[in-house]
Amino acid sequence: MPVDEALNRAIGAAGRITAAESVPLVEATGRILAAPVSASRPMPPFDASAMDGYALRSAALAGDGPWEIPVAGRVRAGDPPGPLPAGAALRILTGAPLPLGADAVVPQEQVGARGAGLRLRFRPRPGAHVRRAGSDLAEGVELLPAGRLIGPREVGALAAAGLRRVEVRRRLEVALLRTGSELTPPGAPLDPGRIWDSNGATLLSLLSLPWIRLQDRGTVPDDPAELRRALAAAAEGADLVVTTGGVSVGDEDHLPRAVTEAGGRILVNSVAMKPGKPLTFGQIGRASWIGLPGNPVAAFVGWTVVGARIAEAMAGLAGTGPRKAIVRSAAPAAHRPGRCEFRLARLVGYDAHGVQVAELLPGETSYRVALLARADGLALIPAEAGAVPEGTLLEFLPF
Ligand SMILES: Nc1nc2c(c(=O)[nH]1)N[C@H]1C(S)=C(S)[C@@H](COP(=O)(O)OP(=O)(O)OC[C@H]3O[C@@H](n4cnc5c(N)ncnc54)[C@H](O)[C@@H]3O)O[C@H]1N2
Ligand code: MOO
Repeated sequence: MPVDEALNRAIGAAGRITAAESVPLVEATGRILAAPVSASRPMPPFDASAMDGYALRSAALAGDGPWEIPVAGRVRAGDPPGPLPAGAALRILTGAPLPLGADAVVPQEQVGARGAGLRLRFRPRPGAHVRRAGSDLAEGVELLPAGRLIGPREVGALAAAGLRRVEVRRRLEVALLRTGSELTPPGAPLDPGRIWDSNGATLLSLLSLPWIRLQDRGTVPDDPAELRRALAAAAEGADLVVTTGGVSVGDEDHLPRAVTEAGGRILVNSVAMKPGKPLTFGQIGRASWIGLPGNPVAAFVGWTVVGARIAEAMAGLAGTGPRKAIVRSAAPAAHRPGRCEFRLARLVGYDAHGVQVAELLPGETSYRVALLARADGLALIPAEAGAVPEGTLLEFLPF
């Protein structure tokens, strides 16, 4: 199944989180906004000076300048707005409310001092150096939509709109388990024929996100009964179960069967991508299941390209996709039409137009965790493409 079709089918079948909870503003960082937020007041809330200078009424300047104007007082940021005395200017500081009756601010660099007054040579345009109330956002207008990932900029805008707490979606409950009788915890003595479980660490790291609550369900050997039990238990308390290994065609690849025997169903059982072809998607009870291939690069690419999109849709995250860039390939690359290929790539420089140039790393690398750690991103060779000539523009997913 093509990647997009697999994604659509999986996202269509997966559940959606609708429950929300209220959290203090800054703690909402990395969470997902549950409902749109609108400005309850104009932003900024009042007309204010954008400069240190003098507030005056431009229409009160008769004839041609220069004019000499008395300065009748001073307004600072934090002062309440007061009236502008007739025929006078007020000393004003940046952020101070524009006096009632004033319509312009003249920066102090543009006036000459004249005793207790000022000397002005040019007529300021009405509105000069004034930040109008609501000029950033009018009252009642949507500030942020539901589904927005809250980062420092969103937190700042919400604070400026006066919010102390934010309604965010509840976290997506994700249970992670790794399958394979060869797996040993990193650092433990390694018996012959066994390997350290790198997928566990990679995925625990990838899934350490504020909008996810991660349940580490450890490793399970390639035993059908144990896998069935482990899957059913994981699905009990999770929205999404993520597994690695056991989804290909070998004698000890028991997972799809274990899923159906645990009462689940399979919706996608092979995706036209390389690496990651055995990626499997299904449903166990009310939980969705993503079966990532065991090969570490395939598991990483499968999560990055497909798994993360499904999790984001379930969690209610809107408007994020992989951040795509365009790179130029540094050398020709072989490719047969059929599956799209995500090639590990290293950025090596820029061409004459400022486009980044990428060196595609060797293709048969599904087991090469060390190479993965030294790559800068994934270059995409489209499914329908044949061999890729040097200099081809390719989509690039930076890590
Ligand atoms: N005859 C065929 N054999 C294979 C095919 C195929 O189409 N026909 N597909 C290959 C591809 S592509 C992949 S990817 C793998 C995926 O197989 P599984 O998902 O069933 O994964 P396993 O067989 O369990 O493991 C594959 C490989 O990865 C190592 N592994 C597994 N888990 C971990 C872990 N947690 N940390 C580090 N490394 C792990 C495992 O030891 C194997 O070497 O199948 C191909 N075979
Ligand atoms: O699809 Mo398997 O995806 O790498 O080597």
